[in-house]
Amino acid sequence: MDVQNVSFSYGDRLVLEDVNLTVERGAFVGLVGPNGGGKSTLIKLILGLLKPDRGEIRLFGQPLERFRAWTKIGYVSQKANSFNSGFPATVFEVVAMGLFGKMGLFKWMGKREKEKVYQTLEWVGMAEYARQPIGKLSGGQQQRVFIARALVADPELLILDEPTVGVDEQSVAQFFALLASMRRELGLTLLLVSHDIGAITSMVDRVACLNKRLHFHGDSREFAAHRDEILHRLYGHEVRVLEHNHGRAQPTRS
Ligand SMILES: Nc1ncnc2c1ncn2[C@@H]1O[C@H](COP(=O)(O)OP(=O)(O)OP(=O)(O)O)[C@@H](O)[C@H]1O
Repeated sequence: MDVQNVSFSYGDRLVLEDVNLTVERGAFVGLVGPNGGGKSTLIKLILGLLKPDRGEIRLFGQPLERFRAWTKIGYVSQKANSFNSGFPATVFEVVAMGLFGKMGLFKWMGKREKEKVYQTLEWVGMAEYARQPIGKLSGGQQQRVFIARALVADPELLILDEPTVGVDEQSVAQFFALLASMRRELGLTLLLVSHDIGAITSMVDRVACLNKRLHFHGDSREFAAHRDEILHRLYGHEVRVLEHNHGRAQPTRS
């Protein structure tokens, strides 16, 4: 995936300015930045939901306008784990929705597709919940189901927008373990948007810091070595990174 010299405004409000970001196949890239820094906007541009004012985006080598292989991309949105308890779909149905792109909306599901749904649920440790209503699960469990939905069509690139917001700490730790095994066993390319800078540096191999412009993009070890200076540039004030006992960290104003 390649973002080249991309700028974007909502009306006359410039949100992204001359952004360049390359994600190599098999990489795990963490995209961090302050609220309103343009992370979700960049993801929407990559998914073709918005059109850049300037610059070009290429997916799997193809310009976005000509790209059609959307099943190669899995996406878990920010609000994925906030279904209310009355939402009328089972875990199985939610994951099956992830196959519609491949099957066409009106085809009946065959045995193969059903097996694929169960296999993917097993993969994320949620098979035993298949018949339960999605709204009855905890935030962490719902998040696993939405990852299964994104994975069921065998994507090559998985984009996760703030996937740990509203999820309890234990589930966050399990979630990062799941990401690591997905990457190892499925060979996925991962782009993870997160505020959790401590987790980012320990999990990903590249870090991209966005606040309208891309203030840093490089190796996570290089990021860790210059973290305070980069975060100062990114947030425009002193940032204290709180280390939790499980090694994750959050930026706060000091
Ligand atoms: N549809 C929209 N119309 C107008 N302005 C928007 C729209 N969506 C976002 N913005 C503004 O664009 C800026 C960037 O928003 P964006 O959601 O991309 O940032 P973000 O880095 O993802 O923030 P957060 O971490 O809070 O999700 C913000 O100032 C936001 O208020």
